[in-house]
Amino acid sequence: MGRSIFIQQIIDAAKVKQRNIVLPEGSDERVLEAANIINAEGIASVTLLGDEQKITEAFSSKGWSLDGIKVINPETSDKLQEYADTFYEMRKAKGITPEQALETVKQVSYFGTMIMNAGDADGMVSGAAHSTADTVRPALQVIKSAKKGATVSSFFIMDVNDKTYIFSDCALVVDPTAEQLADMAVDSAISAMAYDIPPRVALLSFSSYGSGGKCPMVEKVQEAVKLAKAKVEAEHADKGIVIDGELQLDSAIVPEVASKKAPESPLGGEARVLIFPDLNAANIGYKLVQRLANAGAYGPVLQGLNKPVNDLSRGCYVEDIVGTVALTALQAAN
Ligand SMILES: CC(C)(COP(=O)(O)OP(=O)(O)OC[C@H]1O[C@@H](n2cnc3c(N)ncnc32)[C@H](O)[C@@H]1OP(=O)(O)O)[C@@H](O)C(=O)NCCC(=O)NCCS
Ligand SMILES: CC(=O)OP(=O)(O)O
Repeated sequence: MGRSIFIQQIIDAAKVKQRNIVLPEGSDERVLEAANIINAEGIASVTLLGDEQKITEAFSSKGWSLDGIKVINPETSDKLQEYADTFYEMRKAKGITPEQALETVKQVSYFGTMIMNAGDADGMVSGAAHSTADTVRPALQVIKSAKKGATVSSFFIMDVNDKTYIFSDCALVVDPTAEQLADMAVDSAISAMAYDIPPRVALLSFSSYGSGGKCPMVEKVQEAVKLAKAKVEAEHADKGIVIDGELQLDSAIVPEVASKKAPESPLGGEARVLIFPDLNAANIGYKLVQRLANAGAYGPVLQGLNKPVNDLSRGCYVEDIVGTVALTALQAAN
């Protein structure tokens, strides 16, 4: 599958920024292939973590050049003890010992996060070979929420049938409260705008405008819609964000269906930011679209962190990694 216009534009914009992105999973063949593409096309400057000799051999066996790529082995890095000391200071109140800190930062996801924390890279993309929990936990512990106490959530950029959508939260918050759903909806609208995706947000349910009757699952989404609208009114009134719900998926994205099931919806069946009611629905939903509609799926991109650390699915393709690196480069502060 070739690149879509959307992702090529993101890649072209990333080339201008020339950010340094850490790819901790230098033992994964897809990550190495992606690193080669990113380096050869000049999309970002790459730091790969892993065994230098194995990475060098893998590159030379494919005829790829490692020129321009930095390779660090956490086990032998001269930064290891410094990072362990920093991590110990950050986490000692949680009961960690200096020895545990040293063992922890030897893990590539933690080591990459410590590089970010030290300001020696602009972004990190991991998760091709690690679960989301293993990728995201170091970021939550070390990089932390940009706003103290705020919920970090995630989104996928889904490239399907010449349209680009945001799906949230497909990776992090398992069973969001109405408040968390509302925050996700508003944060996803702001994230959408950063990538020129219209901030037309639908909070999804099995019910459209009360058609599912009185039920706690529906009421949670209805409450989230109220909270999200109030938040937009109070904090982002001038940004053109449209939020509506609760809506079934077809009422959210198919104008003819919206005209029947939710004729008053300001979205008119043209939502581009889809907020799922929980992680079951969201994770299954994005994988269905990716696999059955052959859609591009970039992410999960985290929103609300101090610095960009982003995840991947273990089922990702090389071009998903390349696209997610480009998205990460654009998230990094100027
Ligand atoms: C993200 C996740 C790993 C965090 O949970 P956890 O590992 O149990 O971590 P904890 O609850 O111990 O939290 C670790 C830290 O992160 C913080 N944290 C957890 N979730 C957070 C969130 N959504 N936003 C901000 N901070 C968060 C905690 O407050 C805690 O901070 P502290 O240790 O500095 O006090 C967990 O929510 C999870 O497993 N989510 C589902 C992942 C998944 O399987 N997704 C499907 C495939 S993509
Ligand atoms: C995002 C996601 O579902 O990740 P994984 O497929 O690795 O569980």
